[in-house]
Amino acid sequence: MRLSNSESEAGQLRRITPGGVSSPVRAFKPFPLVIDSGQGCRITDIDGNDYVDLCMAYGPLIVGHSCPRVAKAVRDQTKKGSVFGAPSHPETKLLEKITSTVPSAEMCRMAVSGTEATMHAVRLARGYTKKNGIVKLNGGFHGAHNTVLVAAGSGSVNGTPSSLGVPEDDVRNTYLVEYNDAGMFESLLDRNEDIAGIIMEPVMGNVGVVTPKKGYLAEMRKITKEHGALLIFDEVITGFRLSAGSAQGRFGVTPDLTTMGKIIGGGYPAGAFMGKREIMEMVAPNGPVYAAGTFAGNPVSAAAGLETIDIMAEKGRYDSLEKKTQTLVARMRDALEDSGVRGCIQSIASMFSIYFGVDEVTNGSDAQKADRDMFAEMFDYMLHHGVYLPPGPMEVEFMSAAHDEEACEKIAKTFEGFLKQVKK
Ligand SMILES: Cc1ncc(COP(=O)(O)O)c(C=O)c1O
Ligand SMILES: NCC(=O)CCC(=O)O
Repeated sequence: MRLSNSESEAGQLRRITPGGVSSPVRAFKPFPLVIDSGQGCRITDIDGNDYVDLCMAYGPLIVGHSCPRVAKAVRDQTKKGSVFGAPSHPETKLLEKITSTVPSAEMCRMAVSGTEATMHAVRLARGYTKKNGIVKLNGGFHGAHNTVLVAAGSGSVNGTPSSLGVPEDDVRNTYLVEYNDAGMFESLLDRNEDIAGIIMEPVMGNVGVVTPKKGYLAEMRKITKEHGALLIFDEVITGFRLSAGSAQGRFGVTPDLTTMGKIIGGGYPAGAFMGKREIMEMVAPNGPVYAAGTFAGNPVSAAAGLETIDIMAEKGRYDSLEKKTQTLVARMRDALEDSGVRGCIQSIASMFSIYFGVDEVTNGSDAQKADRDMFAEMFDYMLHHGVYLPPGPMEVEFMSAAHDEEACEKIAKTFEGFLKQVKK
């Protein structure tokens, strides 16, 4: 496999941008590939190598790269203009779609990224409750803003910043609890009356895929209600992925606020926060909680997001995507078991993740025990055999409506090939 063009461009990039990437998760050794194009479930690098893609840009591309219908919606909108600094028709239609589909969304406000959405939602929760404390999950990721950039650590203790430049004061009111442990959360609320709410991914997606134990989400709903704290579901990954009604629709648990990004922009930058009318009415200009942005509600992103959501709303789309994913995952699990290599594959709907060295991951602490070196070896093997995974072991493998049988066969065969050559 010739990679000389990527190698040389990656070198150029390293000189002009930190690590040669626009986001740290994209860096890997010896150098990241520079991508030229994507079509359906495949991407091509600038040396002309093709890969079956399981990164899928970390989630937005549920209908695949360069989906013709999404591309047309974008072209049609760009002919009319790219941004107006005023309401536009695509934005109205996307807001209508979200508020009529997502159970918690009585009202919704657009933003530009998932990071922005969670930043606004946290501020809104604090503004509405007039309390300061925000609880997050150990291993939960909500983007790169101060309140939520807190190191994963055991115990529901005050967090310490996981990045230089985050003042201690900014995370003094951020608390950590473990996923799938409602008792830990409840005891924190019993001890502390200054908790505005919890922001949590209903299915964890930044420590690999970790699903809720039976009754856990309903329990979190009950506890928050009893203590006057808000339940915020960060559905940046799971929004319009787990079902048309997102994770909350799938599990039948309605939070007070929800954040989204990724799929609602159909591959273009977008974010949104939404929730109960009474809370959302606190947002400026109606109320005293500020949220704004030049590109918020961008009409091109809105047109792409709307088309993507419309495609997935067609009968059978979610079911067939899930079936395809689960068939692949079952085959990969069998291969893992037959190989004698210790590990597990966790999955829901069209998301999965592969852990080595552990048998089950139920929370952020478990995920830390997984074998990262083995994952790196697998990543390298898959890449050199034409399957592109997200480089990090804590990310999600994403399937899309565009993944065809040939692609699934290639993924499974390559994984089996990797397992065969692992030295035991
Ligand atoms: C659950 C979750 N929330 C928030 C974010 C931040 O979104 P964005 O990267 O669009 O800012 C991400 C991903 O990056 C995410 O996975
Ligand atoms: N789970 C982490 C992300 O989705 C981040 C993607 C990026 O920064 O490219």
